[in-house]
Amino acid sequence: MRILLTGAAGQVGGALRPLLQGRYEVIVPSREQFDLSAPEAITGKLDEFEPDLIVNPAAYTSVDKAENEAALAFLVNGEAPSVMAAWAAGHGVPMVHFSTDYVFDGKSRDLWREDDPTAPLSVYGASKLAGEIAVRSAGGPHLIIRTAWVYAAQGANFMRTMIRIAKERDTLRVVADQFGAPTTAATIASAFTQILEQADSDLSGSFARAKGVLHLTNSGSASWFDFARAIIAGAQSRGVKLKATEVIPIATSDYPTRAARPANSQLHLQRLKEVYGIKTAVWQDALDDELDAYVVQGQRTLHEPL
Ligand SMILES: NC(=O)C1=CN([C@@H]2O[C@H](COP(=O)(O)OP(=O)(O)OC[C@H]3O[C@@H](n4cnc5c(N)ncnc54)[C@H](OP(=O)(O)O)[C@@H]3O)[C@@H](O)[C@H]2O)C=CC1
Ligand SMILES: Cc1cn([C@H]2C[C@H](O)[C@@H](COP(=O)(O)OP(=O)(O)O[C@H]3O[C@@H](C)C(=O)[C@@H](O)[C@H]3O)O2)c(=O)[nH]c1=O
Ligand SMILES: [Mg+2]
Repeated sequence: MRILLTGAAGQVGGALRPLLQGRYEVIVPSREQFDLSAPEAITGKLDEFEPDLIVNPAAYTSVDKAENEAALAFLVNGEAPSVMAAWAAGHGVPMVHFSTDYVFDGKSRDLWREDDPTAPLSVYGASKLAGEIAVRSAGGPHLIIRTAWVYAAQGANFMRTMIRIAKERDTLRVVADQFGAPTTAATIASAFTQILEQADSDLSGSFARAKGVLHLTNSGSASWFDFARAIIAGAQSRGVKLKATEVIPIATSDYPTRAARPANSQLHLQRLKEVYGIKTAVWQDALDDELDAYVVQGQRTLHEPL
């Protein structure tokens, strides 16, 4: 099987790449070779690559910046997936597309299920919803994987932001009234690889059993404040030198941002368990693994010859 993997320089793409490469033929075009902000070139590229499966974690992911760059966010997150999905459907090629908890408004206290009504609060969320709708309505075999609060030892993410700020400043103030599930890119990559292996050669059948949409996060729940506190404690206990050792809980209204975020974006994981038999690690355990990787990576960088 030949897989086209987009966004391989990102968190999820970067975690998927080595796992997929061990098992399949993987095409990983650079951003220049496969630019999602120029969707008109996509069809020709797909004709050239001739993938048997498209896996699309590439996205415009700057939530606040998107409020001022709506056209670009919709191009990358809505239009490009639409063109890919049309090609895929036309060729009977299955497509896996990644999406987000930010398609929900977060106003319910319950965990969000796959078929709950979407109502994004932000441009980013709306652009990701446009991508979901396009992939679904293209009519080919597809799986939309909604995840949330993704981080890794590398990349631009909340874990690394917290450690960086804690090295620079005396105090950290973090919102304690938005809830979700911090999720490592490694967890997503490992679960998705299991799904592919289980499907054997019948990806369409496998994706249909999930009705084309699947929630996939680490287990448990946290506020951003809970997550920040665990990051700081975990980093300190691993010997990372920090100036700020305490996290102060604040309200969303005390931390104004351009984009609004859901108050509760916890995703229900029942379908993942029932259809694929997968139970993900609780977020605290996944954080331990990622902090270990972060520290090892830091040591490697320190000892690298110039
Ligand atoms: N990060 C998060 O917290 C969450 C992410 N998601 C979704 O999961 C998926 C993976 O996210 P994640 O790995 O964290 O994202 P990243 O921001 O880490 O990576 C996104 C990737 O997309 C690439 N990309 C962006 N714009 C273009 C473009 N115009 N043409 C080609 N490639 C482009 C980036 O390239 P480059 O490296 O050159 O910038 C990067 O490789 C996305 O669909 C995202 O919406 C869902 C929930 C939470
Ligand atoms: C840096 C910082 C953020 N915050 C708040 C702002 C926000 O409400 C929350 C998270 O901040 P961030 O901007 O890092 O997170 P954000 O970019 O909103 O993260 C989202 O990214 C996209 C791509 C997704 O799909 C989502 O699932 C989610 O992971 O923490 C603080 O309270 N204090 C701080 O010092
Ligand atoms: Mg962000």
